[in-house]
Amino acid sequence: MNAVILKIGGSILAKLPDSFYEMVVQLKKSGICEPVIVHGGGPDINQALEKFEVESTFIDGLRVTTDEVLDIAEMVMSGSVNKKIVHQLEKAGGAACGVSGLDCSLLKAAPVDPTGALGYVGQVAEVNSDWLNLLVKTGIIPVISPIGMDASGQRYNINGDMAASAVAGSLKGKLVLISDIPGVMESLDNTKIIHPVLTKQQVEEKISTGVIHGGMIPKVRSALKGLDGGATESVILNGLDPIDLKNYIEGKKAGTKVVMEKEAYHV
Ligand SMILES: Nc1ncnc2c1ncn2[C@@H]1O[C@H](COP(=O)(O)OP(=O)(O)O)[C@@H](O)[C@H]1O
Ligand SMILES: CC(=O)N[C@@H](CCC(=O)OP(=O)(O)O)C(=O)O
Repeated sequence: MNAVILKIGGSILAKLPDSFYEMVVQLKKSGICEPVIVHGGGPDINQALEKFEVESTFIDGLRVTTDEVLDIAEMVMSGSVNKKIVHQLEKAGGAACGVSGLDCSLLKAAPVDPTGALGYVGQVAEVNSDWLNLLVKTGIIPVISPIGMDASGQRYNINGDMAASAVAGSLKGKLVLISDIPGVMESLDNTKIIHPVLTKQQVEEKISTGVIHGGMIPKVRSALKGLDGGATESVILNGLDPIDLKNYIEGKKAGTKVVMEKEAYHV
């Protein structure tokens, strides 16, 4: 199966044009690839937390998650955000099914930080890829909310990039992280300098010098982890311009490709 795992960042969700969803449905119908969507929802969670007057902080781009924060993150991601995407795909003529990592144990989770400093922030320990494959084979575009559960029944808030990377690894597919930037940039003040390709070593250097910071840290680390876990490619693309996705699918240059080593990159 030629799976393409599209991670839709919360930053881009409200700005994605109808043409983006139409393209995803077209990709599925034409058989060019099997799209699987994993989403985030950071800004929507922020808004809901504000409304409920619950404070939250971030460590290296991950939201410290208390019980209260977890309930709100689940309500937002498995509720309104998930259904917004399903709605858009259905409107575009596709057959979309919104699920969270809890459904049929899709995402079995474990804590990211066993010391407890991050609270209920999870990482994916196992993906129920048999069930996911079944959904895909019956013509469905799965839309996955990144809430997972461990063997004891504890729920976890999983960063969307990390969830997408695990799904891409388990399906041996291409990982496409769609965000509100044209790729990994050398400076946020100069959007012209976009790195077409970054190696693992360059990624770590740019994190240590602060060039890559905030929400971009889990993104690039997930891109690498995806490759390590079986994904065939990892790329960070601009959702503001859906032509980027089209170019990428057609094998043209787009966004930032993350590779383990330089030799692995051939245009
Ligand atoms: N070097 C960088 N290049 C591009 N964006 C970066 C970089 N470092 C940090 N960022 C930030 O990362 C953000 C994307 O992460 P995030 O807000 O979590 O997106 P999403 O919601 O799409 O997952 C960008 O909007 C940008 O502010
Ligand atoms: C643990 C953790 O940080 N979870 C994220 C989940 C949402 C997410 O990943 O949203 P984006 O795709 O918009 O970044 C959060 O609570 O914000």
